[in-house]
Amino acid sequence: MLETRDLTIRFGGHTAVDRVSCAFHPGTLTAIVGPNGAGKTTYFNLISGQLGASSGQVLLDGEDLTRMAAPLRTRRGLGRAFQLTQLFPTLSVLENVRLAVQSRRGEGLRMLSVWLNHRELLDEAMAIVERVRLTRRADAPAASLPHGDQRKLEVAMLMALRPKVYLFDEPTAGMSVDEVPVILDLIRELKAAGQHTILLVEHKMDVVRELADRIVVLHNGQRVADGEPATVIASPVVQSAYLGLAMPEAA
Ligand SMILES: Nc1ncnc2c1ncn2[C@@H]1O[C@H](COP(=O)(O)OP(=O)(O)OP(=O)(O)O)[C@@H](O)[C@H]1O
Repeated sequence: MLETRDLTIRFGGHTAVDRVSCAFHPGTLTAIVGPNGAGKTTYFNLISGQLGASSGQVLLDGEDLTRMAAPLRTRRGLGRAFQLTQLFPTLSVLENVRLAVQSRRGEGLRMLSVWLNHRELLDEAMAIVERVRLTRRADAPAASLPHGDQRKLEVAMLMALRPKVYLFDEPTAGMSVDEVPVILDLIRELKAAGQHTILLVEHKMDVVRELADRIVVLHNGQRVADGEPATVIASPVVQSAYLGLAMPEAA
């Protein structure tokens, strides 16, 4: 179980995440929604360790990760989608995924282990590349991929780490309409597997409605609503103050 307790970060005088306490259970998908600037991405950054909390705690299965650096949190099972800047742009899709598999196995980037286990690592990487439907692009340099395929590669690398917790921050942003279903299918598959805790920041309310078991609404860094999707979406406070104004895609 992932838990945040009174998690808070202040930037100067501004409290971007304000005493957010939430528990997230394996097998569930929680959508984090709220207007622009509500603190959603900052909340993710605090969970994954990209930002250090001003106060409060992040716990995974009871272990306090609050003071742990991001790479260690990744090792503990907190999976944040890679950004393109973390990929090797000139290496192929397959090689990038292979390196993520290798880092999970704790073999680092040592050349000896690269050669010893090369075949096995490549096979696992290829299976993931196939799952994200990038087979035809397996040999293409990461930097050459169109935007939608880059997002798929980010998900592939995340899957290669086999995290307990998946943090998806607008995974379909900037994707064309025909590319969106692939990413959503992948998230659906992860959810159906039943053992992962999935958090999703998403502006598209139709996606949220379909995928989420629960919605947490942030506003001004605070958790202002939390519950089963139909109830949260229908609540007058969310309709008028948050979703209606801030989420033009809301149906
Ligand atoms: N490193 C930083 N330094 C100063 N202020 C920051 C920093 N990161 C975030 N903020 C501020 O914290 C607030 C929350 O930002 P955040 O990006 O988390 O919002 P969000 O809900 O993800 O918004 P969006 O939907 O637009 O992505 C904003 O007011 C933002 O300007």
